[in-house]
Amino acid sequence: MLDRASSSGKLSIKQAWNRFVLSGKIEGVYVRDVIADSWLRCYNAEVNHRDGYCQDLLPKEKIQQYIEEKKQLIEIARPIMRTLFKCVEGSSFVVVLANEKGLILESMGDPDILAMTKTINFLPGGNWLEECVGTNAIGTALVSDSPIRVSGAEHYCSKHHIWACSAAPIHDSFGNIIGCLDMSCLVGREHSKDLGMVVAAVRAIENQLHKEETQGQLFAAHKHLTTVLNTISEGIMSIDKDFMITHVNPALSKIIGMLSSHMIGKQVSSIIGDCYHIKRVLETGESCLEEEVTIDIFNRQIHCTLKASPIRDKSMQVVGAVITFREIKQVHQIVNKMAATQARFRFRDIVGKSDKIQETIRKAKVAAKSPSTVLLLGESGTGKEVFAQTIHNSSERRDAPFIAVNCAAMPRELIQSELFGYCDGAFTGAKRGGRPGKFELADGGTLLLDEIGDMPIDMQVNLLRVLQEKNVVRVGGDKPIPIDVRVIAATNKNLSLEIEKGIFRKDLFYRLNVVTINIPPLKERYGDIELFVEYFLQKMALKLGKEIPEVHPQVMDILNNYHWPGNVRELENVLEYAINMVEGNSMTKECLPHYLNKAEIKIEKEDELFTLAELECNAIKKALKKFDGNITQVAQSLGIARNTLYEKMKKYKIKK
Ligand SMILES: Nc1ncnc2c1ncn2[C@@H]1O[C@H](COP(=O)(O)OP(=O)(O)OP(=O)(O)O)[C@@H](O)[C@H]1O
Repeated sequence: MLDRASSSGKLSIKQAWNRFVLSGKIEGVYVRDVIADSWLRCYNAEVNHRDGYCQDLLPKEKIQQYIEEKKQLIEIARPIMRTLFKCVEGSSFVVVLANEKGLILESMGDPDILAMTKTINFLPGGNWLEECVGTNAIGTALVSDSPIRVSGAEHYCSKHHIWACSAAPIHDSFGNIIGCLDMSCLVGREHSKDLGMVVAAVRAIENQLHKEETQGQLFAAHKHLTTVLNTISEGIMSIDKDFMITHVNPALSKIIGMLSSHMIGKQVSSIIGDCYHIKRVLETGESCLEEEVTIDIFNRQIHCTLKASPIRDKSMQVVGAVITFREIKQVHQIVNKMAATQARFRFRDIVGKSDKIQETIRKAKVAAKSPSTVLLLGESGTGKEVFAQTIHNSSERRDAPFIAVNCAAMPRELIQSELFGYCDGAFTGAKRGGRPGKFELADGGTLLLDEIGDMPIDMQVNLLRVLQEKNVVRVGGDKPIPIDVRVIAATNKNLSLEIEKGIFRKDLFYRLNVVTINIPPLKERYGDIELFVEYFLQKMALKLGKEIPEVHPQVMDILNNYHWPGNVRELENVLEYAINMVEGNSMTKECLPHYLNKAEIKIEKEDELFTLAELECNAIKKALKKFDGNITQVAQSLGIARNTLYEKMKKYKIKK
């Protein structure tokens, strides 16, 4: 159907156009404001109204780049343009898609009209901005940002007066113009619904774009969330309102030991048993903040903390829950990190080159590779804890906790709860919810029971039970909690003697005494004192911000001849004292604590008379030191047989 109103206004518009291009003035009521504004823009831009037409047609290879930029828009628009064209097919119409810069990217139409579009470059590559081709549906729709019909003499350039065009801009979800859709025909063939059809097609394009964008965002959000869920170390499960499992992350599969595909779709109770906390969340909609639970799965107990939060729909109805599980082992690793119980030492950190310490290191290396219990024997300050840490750090348990407990330092009445933990309400003053003991905290790792010889005899039987049965029962509880802990016990006591005295249980001794490592006292480590002096002075100078001092030979003599009852710890303290006393850059014997200087007097007084026995004893000691405990060399240098040397060493109680 023809639009009679517009066709009857054509003459007037033509007259108005004629006058405008001559005078630049709008005359005549038939010129719509939007057209008048456009004419003025074109007039001011000196667009050629008589011969002007689209001249800058982009070559094919250049258009491709713009087509690529608008790939998504074109893909969405193409089927909609086709539908639009189907409605007018055979009526000499062309449907055109342009970008926001007026550049035509795609066109489809009846062959006769397509041939005509070629004469004015109304085809892909043509630029239909107002400043190039004057007032036209595409260019003017883009400037006015609204749908528009431009017909006949409303076009600024006379070459386009035979055309009737309808166009509408296309927007993204932020309201930015991203393109323009146009439907054109020759004047007289247009339809009153043309513009409405174009606008409807543009809405369809915009909706589809928005849908794809939302889908893209949803997909990205889903991917993001899945990545987070898959990498998180906590076990996470979601359930629907009927307690059916809908999602399980890999960490939970690992904790439970079951593939997620075996859990999804099942009732949560069939996997982890009845759980009061989960039921409560679905029933009341209240979150469960943190509860310790034990899950029984295939005769295996998994001890973990559980948190659960409701999932609500738009109307705030509870439609499911998200439940997170964290194994107590993991909780404790964090607790341990916070408590800074970290094993620092490694074999490379152990100072000492003497045969004795090297032999100890060799044994410790073997122990590190085995899972057995280790008993470390040695005087106070010899480095038992150092070796315990080193063994842990070189074992397969190095990434799990290292917990050290000093059995002598713990109040007798607390030992049980410290080691094995306690349940809620186990005794007055007990923490709400109970507390895990050191065995649980060390689960997966190593527990050093230092000063084991000082453990009260009545506690020893409980310890033995835990070591044998590999589970602990918290004080006030009755459920055994499985533990996987490697125990290293240490003592400076002679346990055989303690057994004889009835202070230490023989059975516990045998249980602990699987791999025994003796750590030699410092006075027997020939040649190590120099190394320790160098090591500690370097460490302390750094700590105190001082220069490393030169050590006077007299100082070394004193240190080498002292008997070091406090072993490495005592030497460390002596050196710390001495470095503080240093004035200038030399550590003289005056810097040493007074009691060491007194010991030195005994060595130095040459005019003092010694008994023959004392002289003999001193000579053996000196030779042992000189030859690093090598009996053959010592015997040779003293001119006695090896057997005689042994006898004399026994007599004077000299150790190698
Ligand atoms: N071989 C070593 N290399 C470096 N430092 C050491 C070595 N042996 C001991 N130490 C240091 O000596 C001090 C005492 O060591 P440690 O606490 O391990 O001794 P211990 O035998 O466990 O003592 P105690 O019996 O009193 O518990 C620590 O400061 C430690 O760092």
